[in-house]
Amino acid sequence: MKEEESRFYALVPASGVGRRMGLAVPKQYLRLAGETVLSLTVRALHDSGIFSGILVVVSETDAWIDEETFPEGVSVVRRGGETRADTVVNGLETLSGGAVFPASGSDWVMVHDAARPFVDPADIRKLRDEVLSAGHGAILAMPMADTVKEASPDRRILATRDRKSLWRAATPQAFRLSELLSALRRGTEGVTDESSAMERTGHPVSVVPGSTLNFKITTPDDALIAEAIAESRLRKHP
Ligand SMILES: Nc1ccn([C@@H]2O[C@H](COP(=O)(O)OP(=O)(O)OP(=O)(O)O)[C@@H](O)[C@H]2O)c(=O)n1
Ligand SMILES: C[C@](O)(CO)[C@H](O)COP(=O)(O)O
Repeated sequence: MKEEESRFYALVPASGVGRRMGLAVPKQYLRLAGETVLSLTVRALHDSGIFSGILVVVSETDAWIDEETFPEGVSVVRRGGETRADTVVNGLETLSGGAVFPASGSDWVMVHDAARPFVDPADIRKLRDEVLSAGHGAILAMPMADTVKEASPDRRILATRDRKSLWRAATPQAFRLSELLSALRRGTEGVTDESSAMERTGHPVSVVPGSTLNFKITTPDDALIAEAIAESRLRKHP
């Protein structure tokens, strides 16, 4: 872990149940080539070398977290919320309370989904460089690679959208701790990522293009792809 003038903390919301995945365990505990999704995710964050601390937020009733082992500098709190945004608010409150890490409101926090285990540590450093040079928040995102259609509820195509200005929002999403907490405290209704709370309050936010391997494991098909990636990495670096 690194101590610098501008400190960065990672916050990992890991309190979801994985309804769309439909497994007996939440998807953050799915094993890929022998390792849990959560463990791979935390290692990728740790390998970026930029964080003064990594906070994982699990639900109060989590029955799996005690089996996990993490590198130094990683803490876990049982403060999950009803929604992802509620979990993030709880994690930000824990960070600003200062009891787990010596974080201050002007420090940067990168919120990263537990379910995105293949984030590239180099992309995390690129995101860090972007916020430091821009002086405002930014998120990793993927430029839209497909032709995009807008359709009515009965699936009739209404328009073909110009994909040049469209991005798929990913995580990490990096903001100053106090600014993000106040933006989310204004309400979390319909807020599916941190950026939308910041956009709503008028903060500028940039997109930083990142690897498409940083997809979120959401459905059983995603899990098949994730397993293939993890196995192929294990073969390259046993
Ligand atoms: N109340 C919640 C809901 C989600 N998450 C976390 O937010 C990330 C992205 O959310 P999503 O993919 O929606 O995860 P789940 O809520 O688990 O999935 P589903 O919506 O299919 O139930 C995941 O790391 C998940 O654990 C969380 O910390 N707290
Ligand atoms: C934060 C996020 O991963 C950005 O793509 C996403 O919004 C998480 O939740 P979702 O419900 O799967 O959209």
